[in-house]
Amino acid sequence: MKLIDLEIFNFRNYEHLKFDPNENVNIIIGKNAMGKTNLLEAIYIATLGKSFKSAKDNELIRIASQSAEINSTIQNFDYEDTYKVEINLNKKNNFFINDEQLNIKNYKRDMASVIFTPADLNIIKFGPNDRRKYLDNLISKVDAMYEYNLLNYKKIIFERNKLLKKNINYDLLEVYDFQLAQIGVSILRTRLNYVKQIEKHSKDHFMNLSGGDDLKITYLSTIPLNSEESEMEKIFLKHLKKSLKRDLELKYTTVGPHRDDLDFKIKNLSSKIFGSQGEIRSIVLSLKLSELDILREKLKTNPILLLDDVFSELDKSRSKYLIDSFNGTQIFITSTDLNENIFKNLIGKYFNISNGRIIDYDRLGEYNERK
Ligand SMILES: Nc1ncnc2c1ncn2[C@@H]1O[C@H](COP(=O)(O)OP(=O)(O)OP(=O)(O)O)[C@@H](O)[C@H]1O
Repeated sequence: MKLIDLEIFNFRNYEHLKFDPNENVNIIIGKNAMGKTNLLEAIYIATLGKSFKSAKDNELIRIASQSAEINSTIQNFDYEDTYKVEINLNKKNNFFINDEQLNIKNYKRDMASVIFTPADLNIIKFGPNDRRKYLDNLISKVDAMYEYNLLNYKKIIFERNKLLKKNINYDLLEVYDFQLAQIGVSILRTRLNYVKQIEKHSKDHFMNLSGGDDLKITYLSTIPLNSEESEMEKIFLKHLKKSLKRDLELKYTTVGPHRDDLDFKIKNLSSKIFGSQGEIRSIVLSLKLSELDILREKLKTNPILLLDDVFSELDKSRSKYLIDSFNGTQIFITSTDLNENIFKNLIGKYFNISNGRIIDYDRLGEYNERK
């Protein structure tokens, strides 16, 4: 998949921006707060219809504007199509492919992009919510049924929690529990399957990035696991019943996939507690590279890779491994300075961003001469 061109209006700090990227490597340089991350965010929205930040839509619209527009031409599976996302203040957003209006589900179908930002380090360091979000986000990119089940599961949890807070109605509770067990088991089984795939791919990447260490990923379920689907549903129901007293006290549902977690271990030590900064960075990079592998495998297209300020903290050998793994992927790399040691072998385009304006250079030499 390749972004051929991008034009944005009233998005974040950009009033109007036209961007013609290289089909392989794009290096975007600019001082702090110039709009580098905002540009990556626009590309991400162009491909997947929503931001990678948990930003509200009205934060995406340039201050004092009523709507933002992200227009792009994207090549995917040998087709070149025009895409448009309209983000509206206090109104629903609109999505178009070749001027035909679609819902977001159909807009983003077959599209694939992966982003790494410094905030992704929270996947390891912060609470289980960040790890569940990472996993749900990855699976939702390739499995529409999972995304649908997850949405329904969350709605039922919301209703069940409401019930726990007010006068409890046991008949209704039984209905919710039955639904939760059914959808919850499907979610659990899909997650376990993906955790295995993520572990398989990221083990290899981590081994290379860390210089030989082994990475283990374990799914920590709040409900005991069983390989039989029907048996698992019974266990799920049993655990919902068993934890009802505690749920009523705490006024929320304490067991189920919405409370589960992931554990990342290096040399049998949990990285959340013992991981060094460098190890945590390598784990998250391995996870992102494995996401790229999984999307490639499932969607049969090469995703767009967005790397926000990744190289500033990486040593030479890790940078080299990362660069070698790009192979044919269109990438967008942002950086505050032109790190010539790392970028000099990359053939692509160089851009300089300053206060929402962009200048492009075809070669590193030209960048140096004209800057
Ligand atoms: N809705 C908005 N309207 C106007 N300006 C905005 C909006 N949202 C964000 N900005 C501004 O965009 C600017 C650039 O942000 P961005 O995160 O892209 O910077 P950056 O170049 O990635 O910087 P850094 O190197 O510090 O990460 C910020 O100064 C921010 O205040």
